[in-house]
Amino acid sequence: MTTTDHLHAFIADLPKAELHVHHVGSASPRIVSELAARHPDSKVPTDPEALVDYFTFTDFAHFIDVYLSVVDLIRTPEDVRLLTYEVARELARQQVRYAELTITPFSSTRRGIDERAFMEAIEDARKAAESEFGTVLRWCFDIPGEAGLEAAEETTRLATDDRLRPEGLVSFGLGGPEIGVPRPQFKPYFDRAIAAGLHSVPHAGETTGPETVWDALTHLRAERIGHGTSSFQDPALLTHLADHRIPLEVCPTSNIATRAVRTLDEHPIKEFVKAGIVVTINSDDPPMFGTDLNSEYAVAARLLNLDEQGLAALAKNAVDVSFLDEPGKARIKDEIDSYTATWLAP
Ligand SMILES: Nc1ncnc2c1ncn2[C@@H]1O[C@H](CCC(=O)c2cccc(C(=O)O)c2)[C@@H](O)[C@H]1O
Ligand SMILES: [Zn+2]
Repeated sequence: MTTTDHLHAFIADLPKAELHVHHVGSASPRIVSELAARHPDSKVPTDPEALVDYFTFTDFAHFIDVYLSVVDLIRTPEDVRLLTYEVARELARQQVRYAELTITPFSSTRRGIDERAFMEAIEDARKAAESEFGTVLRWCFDIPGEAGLEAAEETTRLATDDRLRPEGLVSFGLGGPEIGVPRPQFKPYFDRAIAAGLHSVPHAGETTGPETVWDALTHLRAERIGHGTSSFQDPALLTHLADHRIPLEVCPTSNIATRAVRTLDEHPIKEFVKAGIVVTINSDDPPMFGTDLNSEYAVAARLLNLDEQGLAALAKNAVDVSFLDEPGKARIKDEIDSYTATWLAP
């Protein structure tokens, strides 16, 4: 085995946590093609091979256009339940013990899925996944920012109404395009979500500059930043993120696929680590970007020149800055330590 193969084998069985992965963006090619076959009015290809081309993006706007065509395929609570359960199965296959899955409930309720049935579907899948696969799922409900304040209001209502809010909900996010969608307008919605006990985890600095990351920190009281890629352009921001221990949810391959960054070698992850920022590794929309969490760890190992101990530290970062309870964090970190010790034992 080459050293690289050896590291990949280590990654494959390393217990991990995933903090930035989208629900619909995790639909496997098999599920997407099955749903597309059921809905011939859709432009999504039914042939899994054709999906590879379909999931090749010219820019971020094109990615969102394609993403929404897949959202359009999810029409019933049973589709939602199956999708969620299958996403959990795939996470479990990669030894993901804990995941915070970003869900956009507005996109489903506005397409006519009953809100109560939607919540029941995700919760039913969450409980089944935990008992059958041992993978713990939690939810981040995100506002699709480009859909405007109506979407913000609806998402906030669904996340804060005690009669609707699902047990697994831990955080509140903001996704979609950043250009032309200023973050400060969402402050009142984040204030309400935070008052209801949710953590603030908006996307920022994925497709716009560091000022968007500042806005997310100042106006949305972000506790972690989704991507934060452009932060490297502002040394004061790098210092602030490091000093305040605001982690970045880095998704390297996503940034290449949406053309936010030109090549992996130009990805600023090295600058983030050098600045002392807590970095976590994530997959974002894995099948759409032709990746999975294990591949993202392999990318990180190459870009950051990590050995097994370095990879284990990266996996523990994600557990540490997750919204899992302390006993749950300790359990996964112990598992990472004993796995690594066994692997490295002579
Ligand atoms: N890399 C990413 N970076 C950012 N976001 C990402 C990424 N990957 C996936 N998303 C998801 O895309 C959604 C966008 C949905 C959206 O813009 C929209 C606009 C107008 C109408 C509707 C609708 O549903 O009717 C939806 C976000 O909410 C987010 O969860
Ligand atoms: Zn994302």
